[in-house]
Amino acid sequence: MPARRVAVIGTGYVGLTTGACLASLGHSVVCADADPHKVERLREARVDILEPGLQETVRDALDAARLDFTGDTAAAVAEADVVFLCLPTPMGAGGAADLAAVEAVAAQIREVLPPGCVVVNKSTVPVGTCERVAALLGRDDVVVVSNPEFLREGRAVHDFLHPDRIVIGAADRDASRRVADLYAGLDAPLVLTDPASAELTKYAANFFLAMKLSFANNLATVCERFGADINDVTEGIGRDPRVGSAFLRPGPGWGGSCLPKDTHALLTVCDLAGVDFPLLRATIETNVTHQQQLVDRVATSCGRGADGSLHGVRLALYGLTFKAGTSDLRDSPALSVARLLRERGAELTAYDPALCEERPDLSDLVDLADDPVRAAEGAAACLVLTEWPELRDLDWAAIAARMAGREVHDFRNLLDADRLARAGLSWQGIGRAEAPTRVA
Ligand SMILES: NC(=O)C1=CN([C@@H]2O[C@H](COP(=O)(O)OP(=O)(O)OC[C@H]3O[C@@H](n4cnc5c(N)ncnc54)[C@H](O)[C@@H]3O)[C@@H](O)[C@H]2O)C=CC1
Ligand SMILES: O=C(O)[C@H]1O[C@H](OP(=O)(O)OP(=O)(O)OC[C@H]2O[C@@H](n3ccc(=O)[nH]c3=O)[C@H](O)[C@@H]2O)[C@H](O)[C@@H](O)[C@@H]1O
Repeated sequence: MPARRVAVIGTGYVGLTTGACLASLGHSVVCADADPHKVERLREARVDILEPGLQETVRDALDAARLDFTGDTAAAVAEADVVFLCLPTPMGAGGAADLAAVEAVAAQIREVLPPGCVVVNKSTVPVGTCERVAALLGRDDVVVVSNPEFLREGRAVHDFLHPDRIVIGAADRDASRRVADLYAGLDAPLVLTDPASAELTKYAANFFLAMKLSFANNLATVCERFGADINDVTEGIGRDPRVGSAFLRPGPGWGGSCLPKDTHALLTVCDLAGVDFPLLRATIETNVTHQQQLVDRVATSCGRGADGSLHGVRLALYGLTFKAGTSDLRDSPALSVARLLRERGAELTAYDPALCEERPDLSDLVDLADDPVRAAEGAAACLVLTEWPELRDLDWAAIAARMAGREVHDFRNLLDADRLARAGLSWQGIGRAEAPTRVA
């Protein structure tokens, strides 16, 4: 496989991982970003996101002179054989994907792309975006290819280097082969297709994952009603390979920087195209109602009055990031639950192991504590919202001593109920009725 000169535009979770990993595969990579502070830090191998192995991969590639960073996008692409677009596509007006960054960069590089260069879009974008970018570039000698990314945050380097599949959508066989060759060092099945199918594959994948989670969260409620145990039920169904056991853990709703925005974006384009997709709509709505039901449960157990008010009730939240293993708070379900609790008047103190150093400003929502025991001061109940393993081993006796109430609502089924009982606390999980009641 010949080493290629690669430019990567955007050095976030996807771009930085792509750039550093492609360099580790032997390519010569220049990464560009619009944030000069980030570029400066990356040049010194300082990675500000929590991603196992990423800092080391960046440092090794910098030391081997196979990776460089610049704030100048035009300069980055000027000598490239292949240009990757790894730009944000956040939720825009009405739920559609906001393509402003992708379009801005296309306009910025159109004059400077070398002849015969391949532009690869890795951002998650609606069907037709490859064509749109090609039109903006207005270059007959440049092919635009779709190569969606499927990595998970907290496992970005691992997922990039050990992908389940690599999807490449191109109208041109030669361009498709050139992109596939970049990954020749990886042992992964290739799905070679057209751009529209590749673009849709990414949305379909995230929708399917979200659908599984909404199913699991709904099923947890059904389990509670009928005295069944969600863990046993999901194990029972998950062992059928047609179902699969992954992505069936119930929680406080699903979130993160992509599942919410991508399901909304797909729904929006379907609506615009006049395609009804009730399953997709139900998947999104289930996530909202599930969180409201969890908040109702807290209000029933420690609220004041029949209206579900939590005015003056202090609650301790454990975990704020959208899942364990990341410091990312974007669209975190923990924050959505916190907002619903605040709307009911609750006073919230939160502890999250990933936020003790970063200390983001969340002052309009929660008081951030860097000590898990202090977070429990005067709390009527504790809520576990992120599945950080270290929460299991907190000093629950010390936490109990600070609390005003006794209840722990474990919305991740993380903690050991016996251990909490020994600390004098009452554990309530999700999808696991404490006192099973069988229907006749
Ligand atoms: N975060 C994830 O786990 C995954 C994200 N994706 C998709 O990949 C795309 C990128 O996502 P992330 O890496 O999470 O985004 P991010 O927000 O972490 O990073 C985006 C980067 O692009 C830079 N940027 C923005 N506008 C720019 C411009 N005009 N010129 C140069 N740089 C610019 C920003 O400064 C930032 O460093 C999105 O479409 C997302 O849906 C796909 C798979 C996984
Ligand atoms: O397009 C993207 O950005 C990425 O989105 C997700 O990855 P990520 O956002 O890192 O998060 P996940 O690990 O998928 O978790 C999403 C949410 O589901 C929740 N979850 C996950 C699994 C589970 O069993 N139960 C559960 O509640 C998590 O806590 C989290 O809130 C997908 O898993 C990736 O394949 C995809 O590339």
